[in-house]
Amino acid sequence: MEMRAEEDIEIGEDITPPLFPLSFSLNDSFLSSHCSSCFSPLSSPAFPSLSPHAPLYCSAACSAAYSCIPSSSAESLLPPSSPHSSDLRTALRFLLHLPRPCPHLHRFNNGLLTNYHKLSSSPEFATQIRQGAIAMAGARKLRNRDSALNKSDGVLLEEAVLSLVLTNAVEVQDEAGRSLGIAVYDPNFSWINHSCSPNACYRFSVSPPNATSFGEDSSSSLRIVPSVSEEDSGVCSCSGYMKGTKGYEYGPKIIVRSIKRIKKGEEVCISYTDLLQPKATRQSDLWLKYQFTCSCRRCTMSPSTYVDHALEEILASNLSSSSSCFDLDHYKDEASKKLSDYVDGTITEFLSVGDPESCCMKLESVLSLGLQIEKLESGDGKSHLNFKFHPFHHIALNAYTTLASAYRIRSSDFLALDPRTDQSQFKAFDMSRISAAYSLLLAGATHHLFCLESSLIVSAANFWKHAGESLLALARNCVWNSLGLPILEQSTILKYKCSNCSLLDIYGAEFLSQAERANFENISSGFLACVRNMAPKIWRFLINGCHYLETIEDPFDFRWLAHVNCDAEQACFITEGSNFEHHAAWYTIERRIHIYKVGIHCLMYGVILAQVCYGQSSHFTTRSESWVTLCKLIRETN
Ligand SMILES: C[S@@+](CC[C@H](N)C(=O)[O-])C[C@H]1O[C@@H](n2cnc3c(N)ncnc32)[C@H](O)[C@@H]1O
Repeated sequence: MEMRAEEDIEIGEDITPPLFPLSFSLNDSFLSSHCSSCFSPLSSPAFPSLSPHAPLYCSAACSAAYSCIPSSSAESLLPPSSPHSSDLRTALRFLLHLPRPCPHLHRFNNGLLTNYHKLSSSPEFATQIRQGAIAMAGARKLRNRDSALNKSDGVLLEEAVLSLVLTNAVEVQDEAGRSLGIAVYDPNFSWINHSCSPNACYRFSVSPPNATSFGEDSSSSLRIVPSVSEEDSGVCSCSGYMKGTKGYEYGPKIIVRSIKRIKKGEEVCISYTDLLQPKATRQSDLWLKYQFTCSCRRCTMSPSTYVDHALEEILASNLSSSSSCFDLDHYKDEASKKLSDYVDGTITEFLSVGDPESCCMKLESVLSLGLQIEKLESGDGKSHLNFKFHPFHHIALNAYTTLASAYRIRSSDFLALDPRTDQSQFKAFDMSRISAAYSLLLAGATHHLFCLESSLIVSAANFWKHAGESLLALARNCVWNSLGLPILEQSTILKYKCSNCSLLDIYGAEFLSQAERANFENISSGFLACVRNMAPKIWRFLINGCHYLETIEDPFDFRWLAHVNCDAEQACFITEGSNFEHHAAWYTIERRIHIYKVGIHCLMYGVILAQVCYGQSSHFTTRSESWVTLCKLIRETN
């Protein structure tokens, strides 16, 4: 099955109304902090149920609506600490809607695909499904006070429903991107296939029953219709489905939205994986999770697209004239694995041990110097090849995200240690400066890729907003005031309006009109021309003393990459730490204003992209403090 557009759809339009789930469950780690019914964060006092380990609710309405589900689904009788427990809970709750279930092993009677045969052909999935099904069946028998479970009893129903959950469940994420739990929706969502260059995305809306939350548009209607795919032709007709199961009227709602123009009849696709990964990583991710090989346009392009090439590009140096392409590819694969393992290991260590200084040193060292691979020459000779990440490599992008956050933590640590001394304040400023530079590099690099692969809009929105917020925080830093520079009020800054692009004018009207949203390519090119013009006025200041960033000539205009020479880049990385130079001349009122201006541009642009992906009043806009303040000021100054 697949879903197709019922009419022409413009970019940035909701194409489904908010859809309630058929079944859902919080992950174990959020059971004590989020409402089990609607997934919103709990504020005290929460509404507990009677048993101490039972779910908590945010309101009497959620408690009343939902609290009988956990006991009637038998989930409290699952063996303690069952692996994949949110999958098992979701599967058990799903069964409540099917009083006399008769699973067709391929598809349930409500039309949802189980994928049972495909999943069971993988030994890992087969074991996971079998063990989970036995645990579910045991819990159901205990609830029915049935005799003890005989393992040879049929657990086919449980196996099928668990496979259905693994095939159709989506991760419900909060605004920080944390995965709160999972939910399964009806065919209007679940029949939407995956593409690595999708034309739609989705968002969640969490609120107690009968309340409308941010980002919901009650007027939106269902603008997609099911279509029988080649694979399913002859097996079923869609009209028989859809009437099937009715789900809950509460729980996290999902809304699908267009991120490209979609023509009537065109298939609507979303992404099941991280699109900022290269083809091989996406393919193995999809195979591991769903057992299918994607054959979308982006995956079947030969040679692979520029974006996919850049996301996995490794730069090599010390090449002897005798090195053949075959040789190089072989060593590149080895180097790529080693480099990626090193960065992944460092990020994992940082997340568990939390030493931001060591993390910055290790990541910057590997980004700057790369690593050497021993190369066997004919005869007995050996030589060394040096490999490092291209600045757009997907692991390098992960490293920038971690570096931006590690430097931000280092900045707060300096202030927490000794908030009053100038030395701490300057050190904290330096850390914020580098953090802002990494955020800007991440936004610029993602934008460069987004210009060629427009489905990367969701990542671009996120990174521009972060870059804007870190630059605005830097421009507000008290170090500028302590140097005797005039204090800048935000309202004064807005007077330095941009003469080159219309971002501020657009936001005088607060939100983009439909026509502006449809034409946002023009806004994008105006924005880019503008920040390209301003970047040289702040970039050298932001990166001063950070050896890796000093190799990045410009974070908005990457034409310089065409001449990158791997040997020259690694000129002088000092592993003892960065050596910041403090020239009073660096800290000028003009520089501060430029940082403000670039910050405002980035934040505004991030919000424009977010409006396309999430709608006008998404968490992106309503929950960004800088954004809310900025909107208020713009309204007042206009
Ligand atoms: C949530 S369902 C999507 C709807 C599904 N096509 C159906 O007929 O019900 C997910 C499953 O659809 C199939 N699927 C989705 N996108 C695909 C793609 N791009 N290529 C191949 N199979 C895909 C896979 O079997 C996957 O496990």
